[in-house]
Amino acid sequence: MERKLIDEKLENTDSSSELIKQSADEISHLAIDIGGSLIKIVYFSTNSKCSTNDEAPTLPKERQEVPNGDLNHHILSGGLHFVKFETSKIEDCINFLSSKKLQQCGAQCHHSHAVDKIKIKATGGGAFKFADLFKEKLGITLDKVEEMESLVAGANFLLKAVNHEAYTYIGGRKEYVQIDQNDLYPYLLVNIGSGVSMIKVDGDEKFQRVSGTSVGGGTFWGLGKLLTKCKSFDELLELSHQGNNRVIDMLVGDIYGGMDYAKIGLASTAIASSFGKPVSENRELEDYKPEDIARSLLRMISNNIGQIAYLNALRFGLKRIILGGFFIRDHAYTMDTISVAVDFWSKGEAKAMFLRHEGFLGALGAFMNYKDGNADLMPLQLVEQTPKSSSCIVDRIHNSTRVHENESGALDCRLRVSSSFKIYDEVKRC
Ligand SMILES: Nc1ncnc2c1ncn2[C@@H]1O[C@H](COP(=O)(O)OP(=O)(O)O)[C@@H](O)[C@H]1O
Ligand SMILES: CC(C)(COP(=O)(O)O)[C@@H](O)C(=O)NCCC(=O)O
Repeated sequence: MERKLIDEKLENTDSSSELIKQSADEISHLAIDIGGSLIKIVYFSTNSKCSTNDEAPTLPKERQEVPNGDLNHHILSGGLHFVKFETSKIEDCINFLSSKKLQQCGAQCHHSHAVDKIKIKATGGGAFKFADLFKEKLGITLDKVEEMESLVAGANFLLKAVNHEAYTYIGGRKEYVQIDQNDLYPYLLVNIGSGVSMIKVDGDEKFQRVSGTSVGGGTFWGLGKLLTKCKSFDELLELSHQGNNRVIDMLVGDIYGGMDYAKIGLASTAIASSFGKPVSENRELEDYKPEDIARSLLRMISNNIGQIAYLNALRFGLKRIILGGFFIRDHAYTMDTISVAVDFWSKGEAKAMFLRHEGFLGALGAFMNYKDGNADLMPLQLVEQTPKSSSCIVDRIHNSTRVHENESGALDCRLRVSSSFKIYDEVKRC
C-alpha cells in the first residue's frame, strides 16, 4: 500500500528524496491539511495505475466529454493519492511539492507566467502559520478552507463514496459497515489529531462542533516521548504491544483486596486509577518498563476519548460515533479500547466506527472544496457513473456510487472538470 510505503520511507533520513523519486505522476488537483503534528496531502493524478474501460479511458493528456452530453464538463480518470509528512519536517513536504512541479502542471494556475498565482486548497492551523513559507518557497498561495468544515466534508465523502471505508472493531475483528446514504445522519465525528474535536454532523454541510479535549494524540506522543525515550510515534505504538498496563494502573482489585466492586458494576480488573500504581510504590521511572508505560498511556488516552465521545453522543442522542485522526493509526489496541469504552458506557447502545482513511479527513474535505460556481475556482466533483468493464473505478451499491482502492493504495476515481478550466492549456502556458 502506498500509505505504508511512504510511512516507512519517512522513517529514513533521506526519505523525501526517495519519495520524490517515485512521484513523477501528473497532478491536476491537490489539497493540504497542515496540522499540529502532521501534514496530510491528497492529490489527484491522471497517471495512477487505474485500469481503463471503453467508456472512460485513463487520460493523462486528453479531456473527455461526459457521456450524458454535458459539453461544459470533461472527465479526468485517475487516482486520489494520500501522503503525509511530520509538520516538524515541513521542508520534506516543500521538497515533495516542488518535485511535483505544481508550478507547471498546476493545482490552479490562472495566469500565464504568473507562478505566484497558483492556489491550492489548504486547511488546518498550518494553512495560516505556514502561508508565507509556501508563498516564499513555492510561490503557492494557500486558499484556506475552515478546518471543521473540511473534516466533515471529508468524512461525509468517505462514508458515502468509498467502498469498505467504515468498520467496527470488536473482539479483535474488523467488520465493514455499509452505511445507507439515506440513513447516515446524524452522527458524532470524533477527530483525534494532536487535540480532539467532537462534531455533531446533521447533513452535508450541517454540523456543530459540540466538544473537544486537549488530551489527544499529541498528549500520547508527547508524554510517551518523555517517559519512554521512543524516537518515533510508531515505535511507541509498537512498544505498547508488549506492555502490561496493570503494572502502572491501579486496578479496582488493588483497592478492593482482589475483589470486584459488583454493586457499581466494576470488575476487579477494571482500571480504578490510570497511572495510579506508582503512588504506593517506592520506585523511580527507570524501575518501570517503557512498554508498560506505553501501554498504560495508550489505554488512558483512548479510554478517556471513548468516554467523552460517548457522553457527547448521549447528550445529543447519537448512536453512531465515527472516529478519525492519525492517532488511531489503524492500531488494534487503540481501536479496541475506544470500542470497549463506548460499548461499556452506552451499555451497547452506541457504536464506535473507524475509517480506513482516518487521518485524511481534513485534506479530503479541502480537496472537495474545489467546487463550481466561482470562475476563479476549478469546478470539480466525483463523477457518478458505472464503468462498463468491471476492472476498477466505481460500482453501484444500493443506488450509490462507490470508489475503490487500487493496489497502490490510491482511490480510483474520476473528476468532472469544467471546460472553462483548461488544465492542460494552462500547463503549456505556465
Ligand atoms: N508519524 C507520526 N508522527 C507523529 N504523530 C503521529 C504519527 N503517526 C501518527 N501520529 C499520531 O497522530 C497525531 C496527529 O494526528 P493528525 O490527525 O494528523 O492531527 P494534526 O492535524 O493535529 O496533525 C499525533 O498527535 C500522533 O498521536
Ligand atoms: C485546535 C484543534 C482544532 C487543532 O486541530 P489538530 O491540529 O489537533 O487536528 C484541536 O487540537 C482541538 O480541537 N483541540 C482541543 C481543544 C479543546 O476543545 O479543548
